[in-house]
Formats: sequence, structure tokens, C-alpha cells
Amino acid sequence: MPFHEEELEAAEGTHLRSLTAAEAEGDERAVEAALRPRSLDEVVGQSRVRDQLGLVLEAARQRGRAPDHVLLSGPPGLGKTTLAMIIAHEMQSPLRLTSGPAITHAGDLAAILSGLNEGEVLFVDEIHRMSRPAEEMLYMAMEDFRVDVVIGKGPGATAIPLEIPPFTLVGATTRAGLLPGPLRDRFGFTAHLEFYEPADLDRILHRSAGLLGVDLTDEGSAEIASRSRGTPRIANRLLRRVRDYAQVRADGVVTVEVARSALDLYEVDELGLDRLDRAVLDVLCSRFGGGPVGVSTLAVAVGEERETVEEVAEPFLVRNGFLARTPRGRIATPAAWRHLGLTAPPTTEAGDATLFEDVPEQ
Ligand SMILES: Nc1ncnc2c1ncn2[C@@H]1O[C@H](COP(=O)(O)OP(=O)(O)OP(=O)(O)O)[C@@H](O)[C@H]1O
Ligand SMILES: [Mg+2]
Repeated sequence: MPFHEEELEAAEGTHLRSLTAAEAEGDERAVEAALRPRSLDEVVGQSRVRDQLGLVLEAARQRGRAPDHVLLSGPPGLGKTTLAMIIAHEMQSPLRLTSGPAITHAGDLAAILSGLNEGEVLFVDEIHRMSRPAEEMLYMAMEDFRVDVVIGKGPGATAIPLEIPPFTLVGATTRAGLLPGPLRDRFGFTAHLEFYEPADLDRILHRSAGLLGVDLTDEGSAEIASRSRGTPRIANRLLRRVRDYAQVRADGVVTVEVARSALDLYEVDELGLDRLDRAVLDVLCSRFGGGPVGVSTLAVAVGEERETVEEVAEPFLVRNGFLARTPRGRIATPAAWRHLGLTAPPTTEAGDATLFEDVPEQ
């Protein structure tokens, strides 16, 4: 697999930010490129998506046509970009890459679309962040393979129709709910990526270890998998940090003891909670009796910005049933108390199921 040592080296200098952030940061992308599966066969897990997508692509191949437009949705780090690249690879078509935020004017999109060749795959990452006029142009391009280029302004403006060769749009979004209906409806196939089971993460880790030349035992791999929050990107990142530890403090082999010591050192606990996650739960339980408490108060108490608590810590805590967002504030669930090794006071409202409704955040 072609990748450059020096890129890998550069990408290793990323120790300071949170190890459990699901988003990739600039220099992590080089390592990721090296670890990406290249074909559908190499994709681990997501079996439903893989089967469905395989069928869509095979049918298109048999008909000699560009496949239907594909929307990939799901949380960061689960394989959307990877699948987009695989679609192009499987169709033996070139891939053009762009992203919603990069398309600020309809004209930007018109330029991209008119430059496409027949059968090409156009990947629009973060498609929910495209501007409205560009979105409207995209509707027509997806449906009729045509765009109207408007020349001039005001009453004298004229729209000149421009034919576009048939292409496949692959859109990726972490926020499918933000996509306008008409755009969503124009995708022939939507793949929703799910968090991975530990067994799948385990296979991903073994594969990555092979590519990176890391000596990883089965137990070591299982230990990393269980702390990876269901996310391949995090699993691969933890593997690299554990590898550092194995190299410097042990004999290079990633055993279960090495994995445990390394991840304890990096403050990623058995369930994948990091320092901030635990601080939030700890403050909530120890200082506010389990809540309810407003998110701003919680943020001040852990010494973080409100946005960080809301966007970085809470989604994982809520998804895993440690914290609930209620109309009156945040509440620690019984699982949170248990995880911290604390006993919930008998009066805690955490036992009150009516508080667990999905409500607007406050
Ligand atoms: N099914 C999989 N099998 C093996 N590795 C995977 C799989 N899915 C993702 N990965 C690995 O996880 C990393 C992140 O995947 P990718 O960049 O495709 O995520 P993404 O969904 O596009 O994330 P983002 O929303 O941040 O753009 C890649 O390096 C890839 O190697
Ligand atoms: Mg991506």
C-alpha cells in the first residue's frame, strides 16, 4: 500500500488534542489515507450498507451506466470519505473532491459540474453546508444533468442551459437532518453508517496494525477496541498512541497490559470516556447531586466553554446513556453513578423516566 514515511511522521505529532475526538485533524489525514480500505471487500463491518451499495454498483456496471446518486450519512470517523473513494474505485472512475463550505456561489458549482467527464464521481463532503443557490443548481444537475447558467443581472438576465454528462454525485453529511427534503429526495440511495461493534473494531485494528507494522496481540486489540467509542478513526488513533507506549516503555509488543497502561496514561477509560467526559459526570454527580443543572453551570464547573461541553462531551455521554438532557437541565443517569463508582442518592431524579424526553436543549 503506497504511503510516505515522512507524511506518517508528520502525522504523529498530534498528541495534544483529545484522543477521543471523532473528527480528524489536518495532519491525521495522511495516516488515514494509508489505512483506508480501497475496495468494498476490504471494508470491515457495516455489512448492510456494504451489501446494498455493492448491489447498486454492480447493477450500474451491468447496465454500463453511472450509478444513482449516493448519500452517505453518519457521525464523524465512521467511513463516509472512505466509501466515497471506494465507489469511484469500484466504478473505475476518477473522483472529484469538493465540499459544501468550498461552494459559496452557484458559479463555483457550475464550474465544477461543467468540467465533469461522463461517469465521473463527484464527492461533496459536508453537503449540508452548501449555499442555498448552489443547492438549487444541484437539484437540476442531479435530476436532468443540466444547469442553467445565468448571464447578466436584473430584467436583462438570461439563463443559458448547459448540458452535463451523466455523473454520480456522492454526498456526505454528519447532519442528514439539515438537508432540505428536495435535495435528500434526489439521491437514489442513502447509506446511514452506524457505530461499529467491538468485534468489527477489533478486525480494523488488526488490519491497521498489519499496515503500520505494529505487533498487536488479540487481547491488546480487544482492549483498544472496547475503548474506541464505536469509531474506526478513534481506534486507529488509540492504536498509534499505544504503539508509542509499547515502543518506549515495553518491548514493542501491544499486549493487553501495555494497552491498558497506555490508555490509562492517556486518560481514556474502559468505556472510552476521556478526562472531560468524566469531569462532566463527576461534577454533575458530586457537586450537583446528579442534577438537573444547566449546561452553562456545568461548563463553568469543569472549566470549559459551554460549546465544548455540548458538542464534544455530551453527544457521547447521551448516546451511551450516562447523561440526559431535560427541560430543566442535565441529569446523571444511574449508569453514570455506577461508572463513577458512586451511589446515587435515593431522591435523585435520574430514576424519573418522564424526565428523559427528547427536548430542545437549554
Ligand atoms: N469500515 C472500515 N473499515 C476499516 N477502516 C475504516 C472503516 N471505516 C473507516 N475506517 C478508517 O477510519 C478512518 C476514518 O474514516 P473516514 O475518513 O472515511 O471517516 P468519515 O466518515 O469521512 O469522517 P468525517 O465525518 O470526519 O469526514 C479512515 O482512516 C479509515 O481507515
Ligand atoms: Mg470524511
